[in-house]
Amino acid sequence: MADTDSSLVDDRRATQPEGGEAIHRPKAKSLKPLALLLPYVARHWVTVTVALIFLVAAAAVSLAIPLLLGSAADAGSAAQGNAEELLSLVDRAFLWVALAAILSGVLGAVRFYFVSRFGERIAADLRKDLYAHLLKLSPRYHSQMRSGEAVSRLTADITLIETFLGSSASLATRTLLTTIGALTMMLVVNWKLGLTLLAMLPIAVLPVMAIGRVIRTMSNRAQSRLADAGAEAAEALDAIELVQAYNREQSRLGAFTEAVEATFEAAMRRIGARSIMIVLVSVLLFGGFVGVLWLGARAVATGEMSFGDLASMVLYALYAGSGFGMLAEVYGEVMRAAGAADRAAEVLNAEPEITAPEHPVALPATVTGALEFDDVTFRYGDETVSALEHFSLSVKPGEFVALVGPSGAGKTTVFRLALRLFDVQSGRIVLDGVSAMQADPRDWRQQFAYAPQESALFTGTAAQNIGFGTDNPDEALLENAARMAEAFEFLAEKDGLATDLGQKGRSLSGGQRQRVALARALVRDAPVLLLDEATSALDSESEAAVRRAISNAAEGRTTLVIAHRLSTVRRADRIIVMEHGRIVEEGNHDQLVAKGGLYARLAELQFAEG
Ligand SMILES: Nc1ncnc2c1ncn2[C@@H]1O[C@H](COP(=O)(O)OP(=O)(O)OP(=O)(O)O)[C@@H](O)[C@H]1O
Repeated sequence: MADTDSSLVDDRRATQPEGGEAIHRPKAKSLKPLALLLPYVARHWVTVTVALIFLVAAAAVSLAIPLLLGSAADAGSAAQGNAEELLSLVDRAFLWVALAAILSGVLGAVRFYFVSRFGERIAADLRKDLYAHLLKLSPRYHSQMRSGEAVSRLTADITLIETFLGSSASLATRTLLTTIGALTMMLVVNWKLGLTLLAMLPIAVLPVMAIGRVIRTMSNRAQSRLADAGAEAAEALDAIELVQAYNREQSRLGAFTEAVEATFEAAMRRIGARSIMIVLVSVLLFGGFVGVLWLGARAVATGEMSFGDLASMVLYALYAGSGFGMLAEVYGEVMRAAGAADRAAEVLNAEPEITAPEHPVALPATVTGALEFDDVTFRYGDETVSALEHFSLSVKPGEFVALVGPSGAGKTTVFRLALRLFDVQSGRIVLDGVSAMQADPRDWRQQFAYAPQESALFTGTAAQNIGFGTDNPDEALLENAARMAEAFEFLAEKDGLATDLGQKGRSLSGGQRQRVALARALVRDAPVLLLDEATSALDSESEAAVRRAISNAAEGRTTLVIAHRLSTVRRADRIIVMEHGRIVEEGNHDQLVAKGGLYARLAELQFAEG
């Protein structure tokens, strides 16, 4: 019984959006997207079947309770005046009621266990699949997705689906069963009174549903303002150093306060509507209740109905009334879950752009590192201007090549294409005779070690960061890489390889981060090293350390460096000067300076000795 009578008396579910559901995600227009969940549901059919059996059993038992109570109440008239018999009849009848109530509780608990477990299991499976797929999708896909959206799909959307499967779906089925059951039982107990009540039902239900809709709209509005406030806070806190350095605390607080106050206003409007709802529900509930009692009492008075039947009728009316209220609530949650499933499906159905060909060509067992760009032209997405235009470059095994050029010349793009993070529109990239398009991307990328300029480090220890590119990093390997990258000494001053680098490696200096990133690249021991040198100026000691680290790293492998330092371009076997996606000059430092072209101008302005 506890299942069905909670919604109108206690408005727990209805008020849930205030606290429990701090998620604002658009709803779907139909239930179709929920089909995504079918294969997952099918995978756990045993749990589903057990949950369904207990769901139906619990509903049936709870529906029997009013009937049993009614017969308990009528026990008096059945005994026909014999006091002792009367007492034992009453005792027996109430014992049945008590047993049914206990059974209903036990069945309800078992149902709750299986249904919740089912919801949690599917949410976990779905989250894993979604994340695995997100990791496979190309950078192009991710750059088109709004920042934070992928994470919301993993967290907020799956939480909505979890609530749907682990609670709303079962609540909806259960409520539907008990409501239909209660209405049927009312007709069975007394069809006349039952029909009268059924006819009056829309008068009670429709206004409640209408106000419910208003409340949901208001609550969505409040949630979206809250999301604005959250985004504002996240952005400001992420750039806390900048905010404080520019004394912008007050102005950022202002933006947050505005969003919070707007949330408050929206919440107040919703609370107002909700107050009206409470009045309406109370009036309708008690009105209906009194109405049933009144009509029932008249029927009892005229002998059309027993007192016990009246008691059953009143309880069934309560079931039905609360059932309708609950269904209106659950409807919103179901549509929201459908919206979430739609967004999850959008990710799951996106095809990864970079895939292995049907019959990939294997790279040689020992790759020498001969890398060639053969007339490569590449455009990002819908851009009209090519980032690389007829770009041809042949790098010999072991050669050290520096790429230089003004900002936006296409240097980083060369790296991205070499790593096959994007596919070229025309031309080929060839490593040791195998073209990138013919190889399995995993096999291809295994041949490269990459150290990006923004040395992206992960929260964790130095060992975890340096060992990022390998599955089983052993200590000696990591230490060796750290030594070659000139990272060992400063780490030794802290906790060695166990040093905690802080969130995203923020507890290191710029030069130190760069050297840890270089150590990470060296652990891979790949034939080609792609290194994007940091632009930030380092003190001469760090500069020297980084220079030695790069020299060590380049030893014995093909190295391409996007160079920003004179020491690096001087060390290079060849300098490639790029502008507007093309190679405009090439040679060594002295030759290019003597030429007096773009490089000479860049060298004068850009390459400062550290
Ligand atoms: N993800 C992207 N989507 C669209 N255009 C891009 C993208 N990344 C780069 N571009 C464009 O491609 C061109 C080449 O960019 P690239 O990053 O390769 O230049 P770069 O030489 O590395 O510049 P910098 O020295 O400033 O890092 C630029 O015009 C840039 O605006």
